[in-house]
Amino acid sequence: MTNEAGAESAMGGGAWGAFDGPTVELLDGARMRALEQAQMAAGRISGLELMEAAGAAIVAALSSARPELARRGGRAAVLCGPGANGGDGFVAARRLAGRGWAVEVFMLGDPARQPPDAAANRRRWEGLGPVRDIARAADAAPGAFDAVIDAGFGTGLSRPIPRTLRAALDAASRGAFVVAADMPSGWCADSGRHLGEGPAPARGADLTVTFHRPRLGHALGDGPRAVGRLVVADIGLPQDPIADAPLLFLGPPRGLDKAAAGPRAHKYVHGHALVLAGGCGKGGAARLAARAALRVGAGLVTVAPPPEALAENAARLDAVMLRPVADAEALRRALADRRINALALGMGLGADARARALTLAALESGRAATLDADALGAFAADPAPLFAALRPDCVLTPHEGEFARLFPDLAERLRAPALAGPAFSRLDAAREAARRAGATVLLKGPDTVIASPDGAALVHLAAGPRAAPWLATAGAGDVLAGLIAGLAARGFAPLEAAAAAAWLHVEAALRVGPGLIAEDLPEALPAVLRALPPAGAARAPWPWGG
Ligand SMILES: NC(=O)C1=CN([C@@H]2O[C@H](COP(=O)(O)OP(=O)(O)OC[C@H]3O[C@@H](n4cnc5c(N)ncnc54)[C@H](O)[C@@H]3O)[C@@H](O)[C@H]2O)[C@@H](O)CC1
Ligand SMILES: [K+]
Repeated sequence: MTNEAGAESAMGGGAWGAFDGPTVELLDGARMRALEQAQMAAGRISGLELMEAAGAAIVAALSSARPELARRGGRAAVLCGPGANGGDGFVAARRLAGRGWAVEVFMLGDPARQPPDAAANRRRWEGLGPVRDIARAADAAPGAFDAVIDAGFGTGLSRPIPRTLRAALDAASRGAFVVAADMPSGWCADSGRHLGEGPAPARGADLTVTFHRPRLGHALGDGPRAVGRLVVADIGLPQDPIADAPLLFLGPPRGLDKAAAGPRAHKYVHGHALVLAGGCGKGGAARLAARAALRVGAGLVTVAPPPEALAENAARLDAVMLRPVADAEALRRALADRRINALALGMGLGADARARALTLAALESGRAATLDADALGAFAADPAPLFAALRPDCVLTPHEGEFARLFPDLAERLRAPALAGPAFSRLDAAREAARRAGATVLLKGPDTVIASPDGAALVHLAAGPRAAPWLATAGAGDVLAGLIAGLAARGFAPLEAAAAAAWLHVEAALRVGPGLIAEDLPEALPAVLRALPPAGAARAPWPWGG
C-alpha cells in the first residue's frame, strides 16, 4: 500500500514541469476510470482484481488505524451502494469476516442491476452471510458497531444520495469509526462539494481509503473535512506520470534558497520589485507586500506611493526604497529603469480611475505583475480592458469576494447548491478564470487553487496538520501578493512563484501560530527559509492528517 509515506516519485510529480518540488497528482473520476479501463483493455489487470485490491486496502487501513479492533475482531456494518463502490464494500465485508469480525452487510439498490464485478462479490459474500436492505441499518442502536464501511457511492455519484442511505450512515455511525471507500457518500469526488440542498452533514468519515492517487474532491471544497484521514492505496495500476493532471504540492519548489545564485551575486541578480502604494493613511498594505518581497529574496524593493504620501512612507521604511509615482505617466518614467522586473499592485490603491490607469500602464510595461485587491476591484464594472491587457506572466490573487466581482457567473456556479455530479469545482472556476483573463489566477482559500491560461493547475491544501486558520487576518493577502512579486523578481515563473508563495505563506503562519498578525509573516520568513530542506526534496506533513 502506498500512503502518506509513499515515495515522491511514486506519486507522480511535475507533469506540467511547472513545479519543481514534491507533488501528488489529483485525479477526477473520469481520469481514474480511463486509467482503469486502459489497463483492463490491455489485459494487464481485471476489474475483479482491482476491486479485490480496493477492498483489501480498506481492511488493511482500518486494521492499522484500529489495531485493538483488528486483534480481537470488532463489529462492522458495511453499507454497499448499487455500483462498483458497493463492490469494494462486499470485498471488505468478506475479508473482515475472514479476520474474525462480526460483519453485517446492508445494500442500497437492486441486486439484479449491479455491475458484474460488484455482483460477483455480492454473491461471494452471500456464501458467508445475508445482505440486508439498507433501511434496516437505520434501526441500529448507538454503539451497535465498532466500525462502519461507507461503500455507498464513490466516483460515480451523480445526484444527492437517497435518504435511506443517509439515515443508515447516520444511525450506524453513532459510536463507530467510519471508513469511506474512495469518498464519503454524498460528497462529489471531483469537487469536494456535498450534493444536495442545504449544508453538508457534520459527520463525514474518520478515514478514507482511496485508490492509486487522491481525487480532486479530497483536496477541494468541503472534501478535506469530509474525508478525515486519507490513505492512498496502490491497487496495481502503473505508476507512470499522468499527463496534465492537476498537482497538489506537498513541499516547496527547489531553488527557493537565494544562495543558489552564488555567494558573490550582485543585488540586481535577485531582481527589483516595485510595489504601488495608496495615498495618505493607505500605505500599510503596500508596505507589508514590499517587506514580504524583500524577505523572500528580491534584491531590491521599491514602494511607490503618490507624492503626498511620501513622508508617511519615508517614516516607515528603511531597507525598502521609496519613489513617488503620481500617475500612469510617472509610472512609465519609473519603469524606464529596466532593472525593475516585477510589479505588485492593488493593495490599498483605491478601486478608482487612477488605479485603472496605473494598472493598465503596469501591464503595458511587460513586467511580471501581481494584481491584488483594488487592481482587480477597479475593473469590476468592466473587466474587458483588464483581460485584454493581462499576459500569462501576470498573477491575479483574488479572494472569493474579489473573484466574484471579476467573474460573477463562475462565483454563482460555486455558490449555487450542487445538485448533480461532477459538480463545478473551485479548480474549474480558477481554470476558466485564468483562460478568460489570459493570466495566472490564484484563488485563495484553505484549498488554494492556482491555474494558468494553458490549463495547468496546482492546489495547495492548508488542512490537517497544515491548517492555519489564524492566517485569515487583515493584511495577510497583501503579504501573499508581495511574496509572489518578490519571487517573480527573482525569476520564478508565474505558476511556480504563486505556488511557492502559497506554501511559504502557510509555513510562516504555522511557525508563528495563533495570535499572528500580518506583520509577523515576513518576519517569520528567515526561519522558514533557513529550515528549507536541501534541494526542496522533503515534503511537508500530509495535509489529510495521519
Ligand atoms: N474497476 C473499477 O472500475 C474499480 C472501481 N472502484 C470503485 O468503484 C467506484 C466507482 O464505481 P461506479 O462507477 O460504479 O460508481 P458508484 O459506485 O460511485 O455509483 C454507482 C452508480 O450509481 C448511480 N448513482 C449515482 N448517484 C446516485 C444516487 N445519488 N442515487 C442512486 N444512484 C446513483 C450511477 O449510475 C453510478 O454509476 C469507485 O469510487 C471505486 O470505489 C474500485 O473497485 C477499483 C476498481
Ligand atoms: K463511499
